[in-house]
Amino acid sequence: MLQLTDVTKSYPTPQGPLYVLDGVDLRLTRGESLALMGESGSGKSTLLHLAAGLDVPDRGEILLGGERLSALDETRRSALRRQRLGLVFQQFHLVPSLSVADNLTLQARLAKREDPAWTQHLLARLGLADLEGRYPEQLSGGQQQRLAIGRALAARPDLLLADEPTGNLDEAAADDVLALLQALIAESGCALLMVTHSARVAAPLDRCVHLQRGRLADDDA
Ligand SMILES: Nc1ncnc2c1ncn2[C@@H]1O[C@H](COP(=O)(O)OP(=O)(O)OP(=O)(O)O)[C@@H](O)[C@H]1O
Repeated sequence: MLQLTDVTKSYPTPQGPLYVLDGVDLRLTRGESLALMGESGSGKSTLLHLAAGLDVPDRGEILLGGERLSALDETRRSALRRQRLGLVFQQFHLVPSLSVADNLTLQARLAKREDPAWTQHLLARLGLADLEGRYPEQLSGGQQQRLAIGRALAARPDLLLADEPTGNLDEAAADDVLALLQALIAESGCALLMVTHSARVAAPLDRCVHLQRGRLADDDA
């Protein structure tokens, strides 16, 4: 589903290049859920951006659904993103002028993969069915994040990339959102790569890896 081989990424700084990733190998199979942990600044978001094709590595190969990202131009990369990926960030990035229902189906419409039955199912499972005519500012933080997750899953992606998806929520709302996220992932057969600082959040996922000094280490604990 997702394969990174010997991926290296640096950023230019006045003191010379800052190597954030240094020969990272990672493989995520269909339907698998993986937590990506590591200290602040260790490169977790950088890795997620590379996996989404939003940035390019200095060296190494990234395969998404069997396609080599480096072989695609930006137009084809963004088409692949629309078809294959769901993205969820700490900030919800909802469109304020669109209703709950329209925010939810936005990605699916762009990907030309609208599925009204799946949309209704998502709205019900996310507890948003009675709120579909509301606007994002009329929702709680937890409801907004559930909507952002629904939007990411509406086009039935193969892989959901989530960067601290519960970072803005209190513990109770976070637990709620995570349980739903996992249930929906399992229902749809979607793989999950989730960045988190929290071992509690990482625990229910299939596997956990740590980013340390530019390299990945497996966590078998
Ligand atoms: N565009 C950029 N230019 C220069 N340095 C950058 C850039 N983006 C990130 N960095 C640096 O790269 C390192 C890794 O950043 P990244 O955001 O990937 O870490 P992270 O593990 O996601 O951190 P956090 O947990 O705090 O979100 C940091 O030292 C950061 O300052």
